[in-house]
Amino acid sequence: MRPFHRAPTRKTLPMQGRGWRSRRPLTRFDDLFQDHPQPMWIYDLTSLRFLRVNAAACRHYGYTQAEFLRMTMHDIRPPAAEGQGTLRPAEPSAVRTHIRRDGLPISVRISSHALIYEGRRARLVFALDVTEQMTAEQELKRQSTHDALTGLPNRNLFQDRLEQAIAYAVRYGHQLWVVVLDLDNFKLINDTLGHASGDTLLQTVAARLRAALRESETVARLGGDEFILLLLDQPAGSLSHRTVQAVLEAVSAPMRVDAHELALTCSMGVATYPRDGDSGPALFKHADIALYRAKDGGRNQLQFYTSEMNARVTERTLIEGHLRNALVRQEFVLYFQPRIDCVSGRVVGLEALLRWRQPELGLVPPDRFIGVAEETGRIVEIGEWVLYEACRQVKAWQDAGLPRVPVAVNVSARQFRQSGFVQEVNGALLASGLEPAYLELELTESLMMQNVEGVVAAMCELKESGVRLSIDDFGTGYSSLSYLRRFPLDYLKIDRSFVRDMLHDAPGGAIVRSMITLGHSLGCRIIAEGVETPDQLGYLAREGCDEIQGFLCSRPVPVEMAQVLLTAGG
Ligand SMILES: Nc1nc2c(ncn2[C@@H]2O[C@@H]3COP(=O)(O)O[C@H]4[C@@H](O)[C@H](n5cnc6c(=O)[nH]c(N)nc65)O[C@@H]4COP(=O)(O)O[C@H]3[C@H]2O)c(=O)[nH]1
Repeated sequence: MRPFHRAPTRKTLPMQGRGWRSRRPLTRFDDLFQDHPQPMWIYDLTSLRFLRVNAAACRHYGYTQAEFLRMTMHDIRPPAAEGQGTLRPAEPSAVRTHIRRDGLPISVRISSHALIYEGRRARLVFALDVTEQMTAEQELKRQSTHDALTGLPNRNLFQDRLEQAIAYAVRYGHQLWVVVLDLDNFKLINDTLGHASGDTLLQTVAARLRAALRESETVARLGGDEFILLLLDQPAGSLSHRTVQAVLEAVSAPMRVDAHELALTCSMGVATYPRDGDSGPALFKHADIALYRAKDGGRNQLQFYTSEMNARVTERTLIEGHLRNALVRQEFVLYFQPRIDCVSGRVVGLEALLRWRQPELGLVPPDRFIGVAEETGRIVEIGEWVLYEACRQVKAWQDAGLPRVPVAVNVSARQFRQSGFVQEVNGALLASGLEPAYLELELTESLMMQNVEGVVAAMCELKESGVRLSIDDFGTGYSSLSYLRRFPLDYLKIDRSFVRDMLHDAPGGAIVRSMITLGHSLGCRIIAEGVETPDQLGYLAREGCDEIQGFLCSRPVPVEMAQVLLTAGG
């Protein structure tokens, strides 16, 4: 083997530093070079030709010594990595991409030293293959910025991109749009079809959303069924109908998951830069508020943020704060509204309706706080109080010799799904001494349509203990007939929106008539809610409705008044 340098001098062979100062035979260096486990080579700085290559380099790159010596550095470096065709010596410890003989790119950490080799200006190169390490680092980086299930950017990366987009928009006076998107009823699908199907569905939606947007725009997954979009440069300076349509179609186009054909809908909240905020967090927050409003307004819709929405959120936060101590401070009271038999005109039942006397807010109607209590889960303890208090009050009236009529209590979905709800009901009956037949539980149609099997089982258990059951707001929850037959119901309450409209046109009247017929065929007594006029009462009585409830007879009243009504009309 040729020695490295026929007449080595300190000046011309820089690498002969420490080890070679003793001028030991150069063959020792040859051996070291040749047998070194790390790929090494020397190349000519002018022609870039390989002048020497060690065995490790041959093994690693897949060329023979002879082949290598016919090649230049250009042959192992991809053109893209060489910039404008110039091949600069690597900086100390630079990571470069090299191509092996089999075409595989590898990442190598290069260190190189200038030297004179056989009279030519050359470089001695050490190459350490760091492909695995780089792949692992890239994967780690990807994981910290991307969502594992869908491969979309995650919240962190979205925030980065949003900040960049805002900086750009500030500079060029552009607008941009942040859209938070939530799939409607995803939880229901996930619970019904299983998590694997839920995952497939999320992946499909993610891919479709990505395809619906331009390359420069971002769609990220925030978690669960929530996605966020960053839309740029819309034509005419407003969010284009085409973009919205494309997003909607991405979600709503039918998809097959396992054997099921699904059609989804989504709710979206939009915040616009600069109108709704000039920072990432502000746009995020306001798009979220708008989304909340879209869901609150019945889902399957898009809402733009407005400053009034903020007022609602402030009110909600206020309610939530006060609600925390309401039970302990004994701020709740029950009002009662009588139900009247259409034939006898007598009071045949009472509905317990919750009222909240909040020292700062005054008398807060349930519509303002039940929703918040549902969301925060506080409805469970509030509902329990209502149940105990209603049973206690009715039993007290019975003990005082007043007419014995049942009391109806509203049950929220969250309360009903709480494990131990049946025991809670039995506990309230036991504690008050009220016979089960005098307690009615009002369940909403939407509650009953979720997890039908579980609901039917719990209802049967309640029925066995003697409690009566009714379906509230009937007609508003799209329940199918086949389901209705399975619920052990005693009463069906026609929602007041139907009663309001029934005398306005023929279809309105026909709907109520068919509800009465349907309810009777299921073996239920029919109660019409929201009866306000004698004409409405007349129509309902003629159509065979059993009981009415509404302002015509009485508004919901406090305990003392309810006692008077009961005494007079029972
Ligand atoms: N326009 C009109 N309205 C009439 C008429 N007659 C009765 N109403 C109102 O209709 C609502 C009937 O109760 P709901 O449908 O169960 O609707 C209830 C129920 O869903 C919920 N709620 C009330 N108390 C409770 C409770 O203790 N627990 C739960 N979970 N929800 C409750 O809040 C809702 C609203 O309760 P309220 O404000 O007391 O409103 C009551 C009542 O005041 C009428 O002729 N015309």
